[in-house]
Amino acid sequence: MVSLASHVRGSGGQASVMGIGTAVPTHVLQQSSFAGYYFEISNSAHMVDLQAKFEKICEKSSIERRHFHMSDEFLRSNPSITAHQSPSLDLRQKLASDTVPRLGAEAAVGAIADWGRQASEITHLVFCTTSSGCMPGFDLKLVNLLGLPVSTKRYMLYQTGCQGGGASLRLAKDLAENSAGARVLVVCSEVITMGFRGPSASDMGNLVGQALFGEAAAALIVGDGPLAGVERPLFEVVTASQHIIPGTEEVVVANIREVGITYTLHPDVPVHISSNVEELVKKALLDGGIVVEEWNDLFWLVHPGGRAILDGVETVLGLNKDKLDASREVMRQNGNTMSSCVILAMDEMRRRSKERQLPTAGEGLEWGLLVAFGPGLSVETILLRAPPTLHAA
Ligand SMILES: CCCCCCCCCCCCCCCCCC(=O)SCCNC(=O)CCNC(=O)[C@H](O)C(C)(C)COP(=O)(O)OP(=O)(O)OC[C@H]1O[C@@H](n2cnc3c(N)ncnc32)[C@H](O)[C@@H]1OP(=O)(O)O
Repeated sequence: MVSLASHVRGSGGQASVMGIGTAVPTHVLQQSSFAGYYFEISNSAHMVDLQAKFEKICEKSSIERRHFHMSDEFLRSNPSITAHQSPSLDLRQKLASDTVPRLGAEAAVGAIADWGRQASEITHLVFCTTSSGCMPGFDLKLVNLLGLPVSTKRYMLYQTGCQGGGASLRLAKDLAENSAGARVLVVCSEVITMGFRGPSASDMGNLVGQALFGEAAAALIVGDGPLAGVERPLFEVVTASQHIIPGTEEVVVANIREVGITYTLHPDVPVHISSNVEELVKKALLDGGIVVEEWNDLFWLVHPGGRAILDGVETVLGLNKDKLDASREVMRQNGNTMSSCVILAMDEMRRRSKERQLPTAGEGLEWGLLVAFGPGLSVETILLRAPPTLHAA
């Protein structure tokens, strides 16, 4: 059972998600054959033992397919991208500058259509990516691609990693609730061009990343006070908080180097997350004035950082096997797409709830939590309320 403390507003008067859009590149790679493909395209087929180990990691990932921009032809003709460490930043940056805003624009068009109003009515833009670091930023490119007003108030979030979806929603909530009539477009767009590289036996973190990361963009429209008959709140954003897990600064580290983005993923990442998640979600509920008897009374949108992370969260919270279905399905179909991943999960949950004619976009439940994490380790915890949906009436 879920109950409310007396100070909780419950519905209305706070930012809500009013539209969601997603986009993936057309080039699809199946995880079952990815190990062979990856070692062959990086001229590493002679590393037989390492390939066998990579095959095992791919198998254990629970990923079925991932989407990529870079074609076989491109990779074969650009050995600086497929080498383990070769100066290649210019080329990687050029690719990202083209693909990140275009993919983001595709997702944004979907979110605007889902919202049902005009692009010209957007007042604020939050653009989030870990896949670049240019000026002017992709926020400006997106304004041009979508024909948004030149007065759009823009915010660029670079290098937030996988918690970026949560961080963007937190910022959008603040903007929407503190600027009358604001309609905030959030775009999280990620490609792997900065981090794709060949294998090395001395860099297992890289190998794990090559098995997990994928490309996708996701977009949201966030606003306060939905226009009756025009806008539908899918998820109200009740509270949004960020925390650092002490002592974990070194476990996920990514740096922009001449060879692109290099990164370290410590094997203990899943343990750090599962041993801290309960305390963090308890705090989020306390802040929101929500009292929950059972974690299964909530809907859950957990960043699909890796299978072991989802398993750990599920176990420590005692969640039923179907509770993380939306996150697991997104991971199966896309891998870990960094900042966009948890928004893909939100869209997947909404899609499933609609298909099953459930009374809310949150699997028929009213209250839920979005949890996203990334370097820091930083954890974004967002309390959501899913109001009754029209199709259920
Ligand atoms: C085409 C692709 C291109 C990709 C390009 C990517 C570009 C990205 C560029 C930007 C990067 C920015 C990064 C920032 C992102 C931060 C946010 C995140 O979500 S951060 C991401 C958060 N996600 C995570 O941190 C991943 C969480 N981990 C998992 O989900 C699972 O561990 C698993 C699926 C990877 C393997 O399943 P599991 O059941 O554990 O399987 P087993 O127990 O059987 O182990 C198999 C073997 O793997 C070993 N090994 C495992 N992990 C590591 C490691 N980290 N280290 C070293 N080794 C590791 C293990 O020791 C064993 O070896 P051995 O004993 O045989 O010798």
